[in-house]
Amino acid sequence: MTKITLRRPDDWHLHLRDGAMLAAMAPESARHFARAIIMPNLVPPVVTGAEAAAYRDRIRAALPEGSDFTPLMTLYLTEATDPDDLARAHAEGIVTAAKLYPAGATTNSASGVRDFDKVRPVLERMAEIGMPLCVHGEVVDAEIDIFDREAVFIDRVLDPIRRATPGLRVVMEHITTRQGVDYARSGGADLGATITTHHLVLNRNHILVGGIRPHYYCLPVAKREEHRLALRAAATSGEGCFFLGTDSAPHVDAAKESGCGCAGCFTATNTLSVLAEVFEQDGALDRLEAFTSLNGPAFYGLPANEARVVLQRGEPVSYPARIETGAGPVTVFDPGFPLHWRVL
Ligand SMILES: NC(=O)N[C@@H](CC(=O)O)C(=O)O
Ligand SMILES: [Zn+2]
Ligand SMILES: [Zn+2]
Repeated sequence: MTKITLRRPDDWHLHLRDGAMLAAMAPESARHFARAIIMPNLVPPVVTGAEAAAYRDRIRAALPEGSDFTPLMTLYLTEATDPDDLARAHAEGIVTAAKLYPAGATTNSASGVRDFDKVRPVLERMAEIGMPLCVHGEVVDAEIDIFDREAVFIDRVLDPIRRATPGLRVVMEHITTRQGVDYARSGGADLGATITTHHLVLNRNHILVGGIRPHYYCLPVAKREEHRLALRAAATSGEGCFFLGTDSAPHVDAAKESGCGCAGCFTATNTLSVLAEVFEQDGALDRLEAFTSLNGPAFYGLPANEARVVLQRGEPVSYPARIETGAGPVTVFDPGFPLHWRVL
């Protein structure tokens, strides 16, 4: 096969940031994606409907002339989130989902939730109105090993929340483990899971063997090879509960290449070429469209995009090593193998 046509993809987990970084990042995602779920972990976070509407307008203003890219906004849940404000923003079409960060779990999550009982009324309201909850699924307890934090979160936090809140629609964001795959599969129509591009490529050796690779460090951190293989099998299976959320998370190189480098891989620029290569390696090109363009809209109750993109196989594709932004350069994800699929 040398050409594939897909419905235009969507990105169900994206960080566009703000200011000079947003100005550089909006075109990177708008080039290939029709819609994206926009993460609210700005500093300070996007916590009210009014803030989400203002952020949406800043994103629209940063899009290239003529772009029809649609940002689907999210609210950052805190222990002080007002269920009425959230429900109003959802009813008015300002926000699509809400995001649950355990406090301290990841980049800019200090205002996240410490006591999950405090957000129970919000979660119950979300179940009532059918508003999806996107979850960063890692516990933050110091005694839990960082490689176990996702599996422990599923048992101790996610499963109890779902049992206590029937009808709550949940997206397990950026799953990284076999346990995440198994739990997502077992959850029925109310449960979905996003998988990133980089977690289909990286295991923990890529971060640590032969020198520390700060551009491969993200949260949840990449796990053992058996987990990467479980993610590959899930993404390429075509099963409806698994869909693309790139978690493209730009940080300037100075913040990544540091004595305390921050978490996040920036993949927006070459994600589709990487995914096509991955699906081809696994003999699953015929299921790429389900992962990038069909399963996500079906979970969110939105129509699949009518527009199409064409990918063509040929000589290795060149892409910039880094994107220059007004805030500094941002390194583009290097999958470690040549990419043969070009988006026409
Ligand atoms: N994935 C990451 O490593 N980082 C994300 C936050 C997140 O999605 O957890 C970021 O905002 O930089
Ligand atoms: Zn996260
Ligand atoms: Zn993220």
